[in-house]
Amino acid sequence: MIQFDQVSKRYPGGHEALKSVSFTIEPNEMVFLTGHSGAGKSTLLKLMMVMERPTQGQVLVDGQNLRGLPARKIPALRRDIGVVFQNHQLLFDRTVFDNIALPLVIAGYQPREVGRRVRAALDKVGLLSKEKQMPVTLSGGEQQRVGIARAVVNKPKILLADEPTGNLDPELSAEIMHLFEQFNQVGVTVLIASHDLSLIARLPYRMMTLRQGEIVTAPGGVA
Ligand SMILES: Nc1ncnc2c1ncn2[C@@H]1O[C@H](COP(=O)(O)OP(=O)(O)OP(=O)(O)O)[C@@H](O)[C@H]1O
Repeated sequence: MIQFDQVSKRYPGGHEALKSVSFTIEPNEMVFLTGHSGAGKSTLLKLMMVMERPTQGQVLVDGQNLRGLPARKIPALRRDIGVVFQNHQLLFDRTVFDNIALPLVIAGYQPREVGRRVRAALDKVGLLSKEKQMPVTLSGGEQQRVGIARAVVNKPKILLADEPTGNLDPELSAEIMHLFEQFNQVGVTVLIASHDLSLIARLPYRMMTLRQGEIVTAPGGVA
């Protein structure tokens, strides 16, 4: 589902954020990506979304080689990939409903279909009763659930998360991980970048570790 083939990324200014990184993530796998701050985790996720381009090597997502992917095809690729950020990136002047509806409105869905899908996503994250609230009235864990609902509302094949439990206490973090597991159980391929070793070491999924831009461990997969 996701394949990196000797991918290197050098930023303007010369910093080499990824060095010849190769790995494969199978369809319907759930994988954790760990590594110190600055190890290259966010860069790796950005390459999958074509928010950055590799300096060398190639990235394949769902059978598409992203090298030379024309700009007009990037929105369709991004609809196949849901993304969850640590700081939620919610719009604080819109309701919970409107935040989750945004990707569907952009994609041109009819209002009736938008309502149906937004409520299905809210139901999955356990926030059906909060659709009219403003994000500021929600707890940190609830805001993160809104971010997850927005990421899955387009029914993506792939879910990427960048430090999704960064600001949450251990109990809420475990709940958020459980939500990701539930999406994985219904067929979504999940990749989660996380520092939270105490949480992810307890879970039965492959862990890939980046150190200074290089993959140092990928048990069960390609090192
Ligand atoms: N746009 C950019 N221009 C120049 N250097 C960058 C850019 N983005 C990231 N870097 C550098 O590349 C390296 C890897 O950054 P990246 O954000 O991928 O790390 P990370 O593992 O996600 O770190 P963190 O856990 O702190 O978010 C860092 O040294 C960073 O300063």
